Amino acid sequence: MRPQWVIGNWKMNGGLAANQALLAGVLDAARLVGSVRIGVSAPFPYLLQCQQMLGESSVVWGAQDISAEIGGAFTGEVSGAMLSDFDCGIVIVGHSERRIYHGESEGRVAEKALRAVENGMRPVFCIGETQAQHDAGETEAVLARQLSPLFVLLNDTRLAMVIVAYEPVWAIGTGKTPTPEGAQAVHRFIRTQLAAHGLADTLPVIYGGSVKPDNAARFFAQPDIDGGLIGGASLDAAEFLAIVKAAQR
Ligand SMILES: O=C[C@H](O)COP(=O)(O)O
Repeated sequence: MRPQWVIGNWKMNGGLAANQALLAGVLDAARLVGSVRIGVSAPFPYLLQCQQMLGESSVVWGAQDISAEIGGAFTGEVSGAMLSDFDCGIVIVGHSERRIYHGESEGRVAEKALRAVENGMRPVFCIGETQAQHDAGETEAVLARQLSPLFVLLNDTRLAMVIVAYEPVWAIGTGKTPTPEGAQAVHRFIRTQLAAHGLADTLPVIYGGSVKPDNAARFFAQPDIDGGLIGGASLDAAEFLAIVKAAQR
């Protein structure tokens, strides 16, 4: 059976004092629910705090973006080697908020995933369709297109490091979600895409988009959903703990 993952994406939220309390809650969750793999994706300035507070625990931490470049004159960028200096184990790439607000192309997102793997991190590779694409019945075509550069750039050994996060754009921060069965069908489709690389049964494929304590268990009960990428609810220690508990198998 594949392990369940619960990864908090703090987005551009937090502060040193607030994080202290939140990370203490994450540590409690890890102590209480040892079977679930817990991750925290924090803003860059707080990676040192994550390293200091989570370093002795089973929790993995990381950033929400990584440069596709290796180093040099790229103002504002943060390289994979820099993230490695803070022992990051994961990094989100291709979140729809990066794709939409920062114009990240499908190819660029795959390059970022490659940089993550080259630096020993697991890329949390986000894919998902917009509301319009969903309504037009284009979900599978969109997901296949978003995944395809990954299959070109990463060989099968490197692909095995990836965590795929299916996040329908229309479900992010909206309170709207697909039905658990609908999400399951999409995850099943994603696994068919992974099959050519021998990874259909092993790669974690997690769901994100308005996962809350009251709906998490229904998503996590689906056979092809291996946990969640949690936005808003990861900012509340009690809600995050409840979601981690829901992921227990
Ligand atoms: O990365 C997390 C997702 O964007 C989900 O965010 P949300 O749980 O606030 O809807």
